[in-house]
Amino acid sequence: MAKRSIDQSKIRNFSIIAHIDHGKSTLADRILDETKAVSDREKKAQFLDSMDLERERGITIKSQAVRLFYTADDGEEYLLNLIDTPGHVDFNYEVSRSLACCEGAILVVDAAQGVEAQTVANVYLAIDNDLEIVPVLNKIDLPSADPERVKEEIEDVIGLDASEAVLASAKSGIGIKETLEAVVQRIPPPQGDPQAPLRASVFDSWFDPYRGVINMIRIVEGELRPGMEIKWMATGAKSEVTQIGVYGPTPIPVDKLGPGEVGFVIAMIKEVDQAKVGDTITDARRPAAEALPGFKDVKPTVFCGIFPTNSKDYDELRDALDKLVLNDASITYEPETSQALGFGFRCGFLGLLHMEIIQERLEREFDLDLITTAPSVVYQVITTDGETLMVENPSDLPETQFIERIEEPFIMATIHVPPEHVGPVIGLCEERRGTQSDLRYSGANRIILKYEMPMSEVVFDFFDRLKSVSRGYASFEYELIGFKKGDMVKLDLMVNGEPVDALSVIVHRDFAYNRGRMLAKKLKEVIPRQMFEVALQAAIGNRVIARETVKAFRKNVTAKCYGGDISRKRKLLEKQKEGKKRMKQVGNVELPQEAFLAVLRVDEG
Ligand SMILES: Nc1nc2c(ncn2[C@@H]2O[C@H](COP(=O)(O)OP(=O)(O)OP(=O)(O)O)[C@@H](O)[C@H]2O)c(=O)[nH]1
Repeated sequence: MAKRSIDQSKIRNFSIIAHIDHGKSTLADRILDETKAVSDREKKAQFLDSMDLERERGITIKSQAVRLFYTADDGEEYLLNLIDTPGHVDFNYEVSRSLACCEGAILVVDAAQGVEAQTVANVYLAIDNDLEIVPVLNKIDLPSADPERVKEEIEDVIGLDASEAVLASAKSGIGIKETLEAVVQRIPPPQGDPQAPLRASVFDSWFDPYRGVINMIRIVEGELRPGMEIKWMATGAKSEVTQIGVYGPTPIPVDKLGPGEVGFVIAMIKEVDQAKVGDTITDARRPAAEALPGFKDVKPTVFCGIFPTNSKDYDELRDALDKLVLNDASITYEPETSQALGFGFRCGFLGLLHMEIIQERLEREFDLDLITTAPSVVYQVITTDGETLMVENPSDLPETQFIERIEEPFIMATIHVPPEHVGPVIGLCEERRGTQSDLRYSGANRIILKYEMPMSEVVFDFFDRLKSVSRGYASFEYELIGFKKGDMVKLDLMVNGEPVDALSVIVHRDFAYNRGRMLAKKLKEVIPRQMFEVALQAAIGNRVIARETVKAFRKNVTAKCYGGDISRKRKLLEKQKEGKKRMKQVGNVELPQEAFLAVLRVDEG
């Protein structure tokens, strides 16, 4: 057990924020290398416990804090906690919780590409959390690097003083020591009274099958020791602490964590639900009067059906979901039965990206072949008997005659965009039923737009469209603002006269006709020709609004090949086989995965 006493004034807690590909991971690795001498010294203590935990944690081990020691030019040894943050709008709340555990952040900007949209929201989150920001211009080894221009951009777009930005190349190892010196000198040490009742903020949480729930925490005030009885203030759960420790980067048990320290706590509770991210841990015997600000119980906003391609895999899918939820308590799932797709689950996610990540993890880590249905938001349906239903699945929508009204979730979207791209972005927002509530300049190079928009319109490929109309320069974040009445209808799709429940979507009446036509057209493109003709119809209620036909005839893909190139032929056949895996027999027609997501692509014409 590590028993060093920690001088609070020598602690520095920080995150790295960056646009994707600007070099965050490379810089983090260099920082680990640079401080390695000390972690070697501690390795003996850490190794015994580390492996199991790391194996269990798998991919997510990255998303936590690493404790490092660094001897600075002033001759003092500093304790650095590098806290990782997810980088996407869906996880804003988690990013904010992680940043709330830091006093500073390194802002990595590619010195050739300059400031890009994606990081802006995160920088603002960091500024909201009063963090000291250390700009680092990375990739100065590139011939196209232009640090002076990028400094100006940082000042104009973000409004940060970049005169003392560190020039670095994480790849060539330039500027790493300077970055660490800047962290030590510019980022303030944590405040917090060690004598006060314990308050610790939980910023990550997962379930370890051998040890139970593990929380990553930052101590704000007071001290935490093994054997203490602790209480999670939002859920009221209580438990005795069995172990506390730090990651360096493998787990090292310690006998005490004091103000400003970051580490893990293991207590004897079995439910991740009782120890959620965002909660405050206090001393059960001497509780703090108030929890730390900002606890929010995050609720899923986007839902989709997930079905095994082969119905025999249902149990495996359930086990996989059980495991994933232990690690990510924000996912919800309930068994769902579809006439078309059989048994599966209706799953809820924080946003679209979150949904995509989980789908990918299910397929990659658990080796499952899945069919997923188009994402949907939750509608609040008031029935003619005055009942309120929360409808997460279009096929659960009651028949029209029983519906008094449908209310749909609205968001307030904030979009940052350079003036030259503002026109198309406004066009896109209005096309998606947005109402402008603000438009203002932030410096000469950036406009901030605020739009009230139906969430369902964001679910339909809004991110992709925003990216393309702004050439990648728009950044976007949103918050839910409540439900509003909408003129919504259910659009059904029929394949050879049979309605396919998993293809139903809820859309605004004004768009229903157009969406129905486009959807039938898209389906025609993605459904492979069969041995017989396939009729595709879109309908609202009993009224058919569009019809397309997939002609009979199976395509012979090898006909496209050059002469006798066998290896190329084989590749194509293998590709076709791969594609086949994600097919679902619906009635006597084989539908590919793309058919279920076709509604997301209707705007592409
Ligand atoms: N030339 C050059 N390339 C670099 C430098 N730092 C990182 N790269 C390269 O840039 C690419 C992205 O680097 P990452 O460290 O993965 O970037 P990231 O921001 O962590 O990206 P994500 O993990 O996708 O968010 C990689 O190909 C790196 O090798 C640098 O200083 N110079």
